[in-house]
Amino acid sequence: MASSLRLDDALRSAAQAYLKPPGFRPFYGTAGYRALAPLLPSTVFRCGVLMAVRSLLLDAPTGICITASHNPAPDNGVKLVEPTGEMLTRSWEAHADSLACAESTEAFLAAFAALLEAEGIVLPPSSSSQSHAGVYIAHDTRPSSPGLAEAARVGAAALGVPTHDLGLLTTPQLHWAVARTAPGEHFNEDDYFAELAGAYAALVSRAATGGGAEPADGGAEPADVSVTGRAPLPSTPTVLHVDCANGVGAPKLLALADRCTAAGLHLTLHNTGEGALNGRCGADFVQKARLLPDGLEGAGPSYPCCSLDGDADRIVFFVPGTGAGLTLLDGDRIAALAALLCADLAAALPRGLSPAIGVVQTAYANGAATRYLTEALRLPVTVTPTGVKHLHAAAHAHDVGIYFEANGHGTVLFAPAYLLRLKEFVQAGANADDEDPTIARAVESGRDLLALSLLVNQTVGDALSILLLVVVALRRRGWTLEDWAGIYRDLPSRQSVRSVADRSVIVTADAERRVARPAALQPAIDAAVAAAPQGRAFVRPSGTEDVVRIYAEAATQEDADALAAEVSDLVALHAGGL
Ligand SMILES: CC(=O)N[C@H]1[C@@H](OP(=O)(O)O)O[C@H](CO)[C@@H](O)[C@@H]1O
Ligand SMILES: [Mg+2]
Repeated sequence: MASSLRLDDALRSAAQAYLKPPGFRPFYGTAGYRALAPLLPSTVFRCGVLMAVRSLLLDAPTGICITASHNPAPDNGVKLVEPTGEMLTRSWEAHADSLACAESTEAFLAAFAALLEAEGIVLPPSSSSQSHAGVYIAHDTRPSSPGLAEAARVGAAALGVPTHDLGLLTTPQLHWAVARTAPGEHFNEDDYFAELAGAYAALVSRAATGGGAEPADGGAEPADVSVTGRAPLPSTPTVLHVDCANGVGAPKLLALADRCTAAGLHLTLHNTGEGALNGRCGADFVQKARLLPDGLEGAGPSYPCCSLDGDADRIVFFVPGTGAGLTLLDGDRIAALAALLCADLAAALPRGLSPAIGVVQTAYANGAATRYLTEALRLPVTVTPTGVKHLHAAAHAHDVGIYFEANGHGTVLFAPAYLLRLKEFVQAGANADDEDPTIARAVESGRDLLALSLLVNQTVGDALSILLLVVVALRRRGWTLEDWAGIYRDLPSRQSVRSVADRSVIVTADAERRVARPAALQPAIDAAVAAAPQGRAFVRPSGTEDVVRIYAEAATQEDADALAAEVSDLVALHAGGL
């Protein structure tokens, strides 16, 4: 009793230093909280409290990453991580909102008590000396991030839960750290780099000795990792210009690429922090505007390029071309390439070990991509609402679940039970020391798939992992980016946004493909779509920005543009356009 009173006092006095701005109503959106940074200290402090409670309940460390990802530099945000390294479980999003939105300190304490009651939690824990509770905290490069990380620390510390400040990390590194750091150990960033680099080296070296096509550059050579200004290198898939969005991906990719020296990875990094974070650069800009990012004007028309976003959990590839536009290789195409790679690697496995592969997309996936996956590759495709929390959950249904949003956010998930079977098979093969070339090839395939499960961050989409996956896949097939672009032709599409007075008036259904409310909007969209050859369009309120998003595709770019413009006007008409 006495200690729970002390805890209440500690929480009250800590909360007094983090008062919520009056009228600010944060809500847990597509990927946590985002807003202008000065609004956020109370929200982040309360997230610190929430994740400390979650950690005490599960008796395992949780994580908090301070980032607003692809948003402009003045914004910030917070992403919350389960002990498994996955995103905060959906059922706790409402708890997060009830803490974050409490108007006063007393209201916050009442919301906190209600959370404990609802989850049947008694604080403080009975055996705290044995506790594995803790909160790992990391942040991106925004100037506001260290201050917000401190708010998270104070929140967790108010409950007596130890915090571990991991400093500057990409979002996926923090997820990886939470999942992979054993109780009582400290996260060592080198372990992360070593795991990715080791898996990459294994996959490209085996490619050179038989598992697939010869690497396009002829095999291992010294790496050339440089920043803006290096002379261009020959155009092979292992030579990439990387737009780092002026974010945290730049130093981290530099460190990773340095470890890929022996495996012949040549990266030329641009937008490494000299300009504005996500300012006319980065994965979101390139994917939505379809324009060359600032800083890459010097890249030749046929150079392979890619762009990370501000917290390096997304990546898209592109070839600049000669005109204003570029050839974009987006998340849909990464999913297709990942599926081809998995099928290539699994081809030599015995039938019983062949993985059931499935792909998860959102409504933003290009219709041509979905057709390629279902018709050419004959893979099952599931569609979920926007936000990787939805895709990630659906991908768990497969032995190998490949999920990507069109914007390049995604990963390849291996089911733990399938990995176990693979490991047993590889182990048995190694022990048997079999000379039979069919069995030797099968064992090598098993090893490759195991290496792929290490190369690809299993907790969340990771631009660094996916960069290496794409290079591995292209090298094994001996493909250029143009070869990859040729597997199907995208239907012309257009994305736009519209401001309305209150975007929450739009309620969607059927994985966001239809509008349920306002009632008159969907019939109007249907009529516009029916008039456009091969037309498809949908609208939804953004979960990260105060806008309604509009997507349209059609047989020609003009038709897609016209359909998007018409649907945008319908949104304004029926949903209170400004
Ligand atoms: C169309 C689009 O790209 N939407 C993005 C964007 O969400 P919105 O809810 O659409 O704002 O940010 C999310 C978080 O990064 C990402 O998961 C999602 O795909
Ligand atoms: Mg991001």
